[in-house]
Amino acid sequence: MISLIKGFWQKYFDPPIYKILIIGLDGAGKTTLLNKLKQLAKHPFIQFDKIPKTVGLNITEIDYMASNRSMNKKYKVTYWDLGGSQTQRSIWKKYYGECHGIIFVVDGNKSERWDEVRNCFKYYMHLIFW
Ligand SMILES: Nc1nc2c(ncn2[C@@H]2O[C@H](COP(=O)(O)OP(=O)(O)OP(=O)(O)O)[C@@H](O)[C@H]2O)c(=O)[nH]1
Ligand SMILES: [Mg+2]
Repeated sequence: MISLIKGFWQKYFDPPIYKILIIGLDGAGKTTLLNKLKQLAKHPFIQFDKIPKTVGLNITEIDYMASNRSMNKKYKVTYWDLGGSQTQRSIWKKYYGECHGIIFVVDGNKSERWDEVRNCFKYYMHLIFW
């Protein structure tokens, strides 16, 4: 009974949580982007030149307030920043089913990797639908 009430309470009164996956090639800037989002939300963040390569994943939850003319509504976003090295890409698909959205980060300065980006994007986006 208690868990039923708790479930009801969470459904109707707790802020909704949206899960966002951050993927892309190694060194594309995924963790840098997440670090920037933390900085903007006034969460603790690390110095931008001290960001280590991601092994596994970084999880960060940030609270937001959606504002429009009629109402203010709180919501949370959980970001999953996954490692982008070739050996780690196979785990990306395990998170597809649970996330509400995907950010695919591309380093626009590395033109020598655009073919790899294209192939990677096609391959891993294809896995969402199949
Ligand atoms: N100049 C510049 N450097 C960036 C930018 N984004 C990332 N970098 C640098 O690129 C390098 C890699 O960035 P990360 O954020 O660690 O890349 P990542 O996509 O998380 O890489 P993995 O964790 O290996 O998958 C770091 O040295 C960053 O400082 C950017 O927008 N501008
Ligand atoms: Mg990273």
